[in-house]
Amino acid sequence: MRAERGLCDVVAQTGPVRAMVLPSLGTGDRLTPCTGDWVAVRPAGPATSATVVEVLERRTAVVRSTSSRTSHAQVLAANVDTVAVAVSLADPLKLGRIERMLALAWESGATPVIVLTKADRSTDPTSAASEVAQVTPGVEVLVTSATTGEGLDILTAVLSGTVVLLGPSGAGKSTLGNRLLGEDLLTTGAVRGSDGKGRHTTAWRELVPLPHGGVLLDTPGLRGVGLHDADDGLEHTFAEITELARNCRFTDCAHATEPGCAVLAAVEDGHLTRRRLDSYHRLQRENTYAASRTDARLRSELERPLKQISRQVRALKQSPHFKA
Ligand SMILES: Nc1nc2c(ncn2[C@@H]2O[C@H](COP(=O)(O)OP(=O)(O)OP(=O)(O)O)[C@@H](O)[C@H]2O)c(=O)[nH]1
Ligand SMILES: [Zn+2]
Repeated sequence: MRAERGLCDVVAQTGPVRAMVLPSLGTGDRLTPCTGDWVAVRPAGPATSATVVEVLERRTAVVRSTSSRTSHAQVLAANVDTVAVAVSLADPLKLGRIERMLALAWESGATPVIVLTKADRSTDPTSAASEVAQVTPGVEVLVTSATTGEGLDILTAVLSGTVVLLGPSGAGKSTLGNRLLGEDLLTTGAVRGSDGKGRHTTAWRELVPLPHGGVLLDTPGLRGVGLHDADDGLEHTFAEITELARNCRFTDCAHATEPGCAVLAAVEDGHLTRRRLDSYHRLQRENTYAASRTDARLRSELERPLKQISRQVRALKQSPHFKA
């Protein structure tokens, strides 16, 4: 239900359990339990305490790239079914940010849905929704307001299984979550008057059961979401570009200057906006860069053992038993 610095709140068949994570589990992203994980625990002393001995394989995982040196990928949530991307209508729409969040959401393997919040603060929520829908092909876009209750019934109907709310601080995730829960379980905070930014009031990620079934995971506002190994996510996010690219002359067309590029042709004839293609290129570049960084890290981690092996092979070849 919650994982934090080596301690997890786990629900076992016997009830809630506080579980320590074995240091021997290691620190890799797959080895460190996160909220939503299924774990194997071993009882330790009193009935309510245990030790996490294993993190089971994840069905889906919301992963973002971080700039920290120790871990390049951070799992924000595991085994979620629906990723609800919260976008506030109180602020001007940032389409690039929505596309970025959506790539992350698709890449997780879960079903994304766009939840436009604070409709009461927008003069024209309907046209905002259609503007967003144009850059989110295949994704449901819902207009909601926690204040007036608009759209909450549809939202409840759309959300299923384990739901994670993702979005920047102040987007209204916790407020919306509380409406869905029917009580104020999640901490909310007023946005700063000076710049309209949120204050990062949600500190941890915790699963809370929803009254109509399923569980909700409120996440702290994301300051930055870097893409990590998100090829699939980008393909889905830019579905119409993926589709157009099938008709490019070259199969490895980068849609930059190539002759016979169907994507560039679509920009020329107005079927695709330049902004959309630019955004696609920007996110692709970032994704490739993140992937090459991961490659470099893997290479440097493998270097030492590989050198050791080749030293041993050399020694072995020199040994008198080698020919025999
Ligand atoms: N007018 C209006 N304000 C809202 C609505 N939903 C949330 N707010 C306000 O927006 C502010 C931020 O809401 P939160 O729910 O704390 O935002 P959050 O996304 O959870 O923020 P973090 O926990 O920091 O990530 C609060 O002052 C809320 O009262 C809404 O539907 N309409
Ligand atoms: Zn092309």
